Amino acid sequence: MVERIVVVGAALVDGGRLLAARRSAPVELAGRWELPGGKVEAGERADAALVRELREELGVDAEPGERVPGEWPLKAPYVLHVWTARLRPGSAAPEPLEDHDRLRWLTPAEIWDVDWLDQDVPAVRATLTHLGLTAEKARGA
Ligand SMILES: Nc1nc2c([nH]c(=O)n2[C@H]2C[C@H](O)[C@@H](COP(=O)(O)OP(=O)(O)OP(=O)(O)O)O2)c(=O)[nH]1
Repeated sequence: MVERIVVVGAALVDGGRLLAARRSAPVELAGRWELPGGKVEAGERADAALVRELREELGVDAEPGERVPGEWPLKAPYVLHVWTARLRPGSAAPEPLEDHDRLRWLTPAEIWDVDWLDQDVPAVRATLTHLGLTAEKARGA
């Protein structure tokens, strides 16, 4: 059986905006944007991994929501799952503490202004649909 490791990415939403994070490492991913998150450890629940990764990487206290339907292949053996998340009341504001050098809260109209990792594009698209965040909606259409 081929080993398969789930990476959980957070669709962290606040006020109708989605948080995007620019990777600072490794060199082949640096400068590209992703959903913050990381690998689910053996025996760990995906939602617990999400909360742990957001605390480590961004210094926030996040509440997981639901999984966005779908699964996106990354470099083998990794696959990306996306979960929605919110900041809990009293959480610190996110900061790029590790793995990232820049964060942006994107409105629906700004989503494609950043250079997402190629493999994240279909996941981001599905996430926007799931959240009902579309550029058309942002324009009030
Ligand atoms: N977190 C995250 N990783 C992604 C995304 N897209 C994508 O290709 N990846 C890749 C980058 C890494 O090769 C892998 C996840 O690694 P990571 O560095 O974020 O995970 P981690 O914190 O658990 O890593 P580690 O340093 O503990 O090994 O998945 C994404 O949207 N979010």
